[in-house]
Amino acid sequence: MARRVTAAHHRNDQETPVISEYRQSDAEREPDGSGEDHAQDRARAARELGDALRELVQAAAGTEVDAATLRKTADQARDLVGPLTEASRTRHVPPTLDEAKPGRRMYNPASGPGNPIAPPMRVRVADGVATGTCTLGLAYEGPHSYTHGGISAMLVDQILGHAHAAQGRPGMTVSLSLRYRRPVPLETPLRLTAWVPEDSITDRRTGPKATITTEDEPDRLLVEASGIFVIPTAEQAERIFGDNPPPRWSEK
Ligand SMILES: CCCCCCCC(=O)SCCNC(=O)CCNC(=O)[C@H](O)C(C)(C)COP(=O)(O)OP(=O)(O)OC[C@H]1O[C@@H](n2cnc3c(N)ncnc32)[C@H](O)[C@@H]1OP(=O)(O)O
Repeated sequence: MARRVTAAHHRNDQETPVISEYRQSDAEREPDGSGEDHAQDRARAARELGDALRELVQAAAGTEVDAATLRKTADQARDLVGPLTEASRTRHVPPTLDEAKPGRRMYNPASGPGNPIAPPMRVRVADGVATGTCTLGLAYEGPHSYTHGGISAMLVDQILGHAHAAQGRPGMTVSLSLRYRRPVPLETPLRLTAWVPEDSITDRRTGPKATITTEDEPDRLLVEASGIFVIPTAEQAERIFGDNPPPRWSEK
């Protein structure tokens, strides 16, 4: 019998105490501090759309309806595209929502609440330790009822990146290694933890480590990972990103 999956499984909307990425920025506040200006409202709307599309994606990955219903829904989904593309950006232009708030990545595929393919993982950083929480639905399935290994790798890459960034400046992954010890269950609250060993830090490079466990059994390791993150030089950033490299990497 088909399993019914509800949206509640996939919305990671539990409140977490320290999430620096999506707090309202000065740039989004009204001069009088009321904070209900256009950019803030648009950010909230982007999150609402992300949530709604996540619900749709999860329903699509779990549905057992007949072909006629699938086709009708496909037509309806196509109709949704037009209005969104009336104003859109190219790959070389950052989202205006991110520009309104430095450090925000609204459409990050691992943690961006506006991106329907993101679980999204909620990230907190405290004392150099990055902690990510999320619950993955059927859209992330690899082996039956467990998470696809590539999804674990994406989430680990992101959380390692936060641990690296906590040392000073964000970097880029140059190496990523995972040991899949046990399968990562779907529809189960997960915890990712990442930190940077002192002896792995140089001027431009760190070698952070990470684990994935369930929230309920934080001592039972499902995945162990390590990475190497490098802060690109200004020249490398220019080569990669062109005339307008991200400010964090443009310092000569
Ligand atoms: C908070 C936000 C979190 C975000 C997390 C998500 C991060 C990502 O997904 S990034 C996307 C994936 N990564 C990429 O696309 C990067 C592609 N790689 C590159 O463009 C280049 O490798 C680049 C520019 C980063 C570095 O240039 P490259 O010429 O390779 O390195 P180079 O400048 O010579 O070396 C830098 C340091 O790293 C070391 N290093 C480079 N590669 C490796 C490696 N594979 N293993 C070990 N050390 C390495 C070098 O030895 C050197 O160390 P040191 O400074 O101590 O001598």
